Amino acid sequence: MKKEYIIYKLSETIKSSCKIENELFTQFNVKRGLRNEDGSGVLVGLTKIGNVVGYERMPEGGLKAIPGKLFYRGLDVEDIVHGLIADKRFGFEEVAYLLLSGNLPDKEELGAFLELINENMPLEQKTTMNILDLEGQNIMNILARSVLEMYTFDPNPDDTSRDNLMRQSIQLISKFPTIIAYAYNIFRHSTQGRSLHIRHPKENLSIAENFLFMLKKDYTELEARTLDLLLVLQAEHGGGNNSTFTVRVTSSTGTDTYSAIAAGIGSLKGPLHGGANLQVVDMFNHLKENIGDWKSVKEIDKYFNCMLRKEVYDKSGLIYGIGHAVYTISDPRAILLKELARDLAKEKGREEEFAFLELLEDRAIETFSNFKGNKSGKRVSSNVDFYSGFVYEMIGLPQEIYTPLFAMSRIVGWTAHRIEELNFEGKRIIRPAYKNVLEERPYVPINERI
Ligand SMILES: CC(=O)SCCNC(=O)CCNC(=O)[C@H](O)C(C)(C)COP(=O)(O)OP(=O)(O)OC[C@H]1O[C@@H](n2cnc3c(N)ncnc32)[C@H](O)[C@@H]1OP(=O)(O)O
Ligand SMILES: O=C([O-])CC(=O)C(=O)O
Repeated sequence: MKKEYIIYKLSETIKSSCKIENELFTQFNVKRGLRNEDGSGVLVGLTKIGNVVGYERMPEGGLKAIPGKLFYRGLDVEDIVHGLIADKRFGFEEVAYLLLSGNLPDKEELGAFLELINENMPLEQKTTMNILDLEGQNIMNILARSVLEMYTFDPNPDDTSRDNLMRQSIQLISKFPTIIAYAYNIFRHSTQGRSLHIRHPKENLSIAENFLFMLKKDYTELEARTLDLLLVLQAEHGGGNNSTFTVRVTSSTGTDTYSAIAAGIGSLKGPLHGGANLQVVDMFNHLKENIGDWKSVKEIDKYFNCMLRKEVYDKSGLIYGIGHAVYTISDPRAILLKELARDLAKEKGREEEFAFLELLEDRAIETFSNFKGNKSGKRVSSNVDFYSGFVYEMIGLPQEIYTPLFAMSRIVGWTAHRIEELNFEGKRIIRPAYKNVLEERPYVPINERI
């Protein structure tokens, strides 16, 4: 048998060997996607880090959808963002301090923390050379590989004591911007023939400023402040989001920090999770080309219906940037990002595109609800990824780094959750169960197989 054919043959067998009938989930009371019948997530842990609120439990049973709220260590993210805007301050480092420690820093603590971050931003020479070697590959994959490589430079990589976990967390938060900026510049050099710049991070700059400096040298105050707010908004989302849960699951085995974080990066890359920010921009560009009248509700609705019927665009049946496992009425981050996008669009003369995106948001929600009818009772709103790509684009950032930027922010939540996972008294390896639904059968010797 030809080697190429065996792949085809094996792939064909999957059609039946991987088929699991939907009814079996109900029959065995299995929570598909770790979700209860009402769509809420199955409770699998306790945390004191982030709180994602999308509904209330009614005393008589059932859920009541409410406008979404997000809390970092008990503080409302909207208050944090508005406080930072009012003070005209960079806030991502402060949020990292809050999420890692549980408390906001005072001025002295923040100063020392900023110094520590700055000191840890440069990469090992070998890591830079290895990123150079990986020219042009997906930046999320380069990030994961560079993180795994950090293990080899760490004098104490497997030590899971609190001090060591904190040291590793701060190093990861500090080095992500450098890895991403270098990886992009090398990508740009090898795919677009642009000059290659490897800029050393500067002292006394915030993470957002230093990232923009390493990426493109010149940037405006507005660009740096906008990036900082995006980093603040994506830093944490409870223990149940797929990438954080992945980090918690891997951490529960006692594995090293770099292995757990690399797993989280792999999860975030997916188009249903952090990778959706890239998908939204791709979908937006597609809609700009395929919808003639950007103000026509009728034309937009018709196109979205075709998308939901898997007839056009990527034929997945999905409208990206819409829907969320917890939020139903609104994602508070999407509301804040929409305001940011509106202001930036005004400043950059891109109001027509913003108006189109806003109308798409409205029509996607409405079309989805009409398409599903009352069958599932599922309500959707836009999520954090709906406006983030448009904002990144307006501040001159390239598409290849949209999902890596999400990781550059979420590394804070991942490390905070890893520390929590390894430091509570009743901790256990996370090990749920799968019900096997295949009957047992006798072993057949190779000569008797037909
Ligand atoms: C940072 C983040 O991760 S935010 C999320 C980013 N992801 C996206 O924007 C991708 C598009 N959205 C989605 O795929 C989903 O809404 C998710 C994965 C985010 C959340 O999904 P859930 O809340 O679990 O929705 P659930 O899986 O219960 O789906 C309910 C039904 O609505 C459908 N649905 C949910 N969202 C969408 C969507 N955006 N477009 C089309 N259909 C959708 C599902 O396909 C499912 O249909 P089915 O019952 O016929 O199988
Ligand atoms: O909570 C989720 O499932 C996804 C999400 O919005 C995030 O991780 O920011």
